[in-house]
Amino acid sequence: MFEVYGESVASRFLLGTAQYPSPQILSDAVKVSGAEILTVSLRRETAGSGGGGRFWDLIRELNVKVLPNTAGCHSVKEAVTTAKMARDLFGTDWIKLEVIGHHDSLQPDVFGLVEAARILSDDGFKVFPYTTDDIVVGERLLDAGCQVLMPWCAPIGSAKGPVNPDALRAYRSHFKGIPLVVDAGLGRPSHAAAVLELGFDAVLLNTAVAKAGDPVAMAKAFAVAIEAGRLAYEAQPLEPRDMAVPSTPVLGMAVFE
Ligand SMILES: CC(=O)[C@@H](O)[C@H](O)COP(=O)(O)O
Repeated sequence: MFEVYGESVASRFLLGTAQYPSPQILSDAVKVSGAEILTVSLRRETAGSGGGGRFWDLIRELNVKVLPNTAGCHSVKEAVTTAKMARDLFGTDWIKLEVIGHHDSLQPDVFGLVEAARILSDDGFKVFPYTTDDIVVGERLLDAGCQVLMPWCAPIGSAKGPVNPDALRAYRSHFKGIPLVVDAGLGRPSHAAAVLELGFDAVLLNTAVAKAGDPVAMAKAFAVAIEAGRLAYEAQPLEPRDMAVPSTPVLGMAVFE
């Protein structure tokens, strides 16, 4: 259970809804994942289009909280306009804010992101910013009104997993008490377990499940790994050390010469 914008969320697994082989597989994957929050792209689910309407019915039937996103937006203006349309279409003030700054890596434009986050927060939105692992940018996002931060661990869709675990560790340690969700770049359940073990509150992922050979089985595997990672974090794992430490005590044992 973690809290975000005053709401308690039981599942630490936030799931994206794009690229599944079929609506049925998406639906089954969501059910086994236990996810309570799904992110959906406004650009895909345009109001009034037949496909969008069916997709929206499916999401409604799943009885989950919708986190619309501004995927594909490359400017502040585009992101703000898309967020406002999403608020009308999905009837929520939650928005996953993406302002993409680089075509190849899909790296966020962190300057545009902070600007858009401020505009949207001032307008009453609850902003979930997709950002890098830069601590200063994170501070600026909090100043702009965000109450959650969503750093990437690798580029969207890359499936590389945490490419800079030290940066994520420092990020978690700096933002004590702030809900942190690792968003984008996770490829395997072990990656999700690793960031949960670091103390991140949740993960948001899409490609690793949707494009797996068996998306439903992979959704289940991530769900189990996320739970394991959180349990490990709460159990306070040992810190790695340079020197060997005998795990079998020798004190009081007979000495044979
Ligand atoms: C669905 C969504 O919001 C993605 O933009 C998100 O960042 C997930 O990234 P992956 O597809 O790498 O999991």
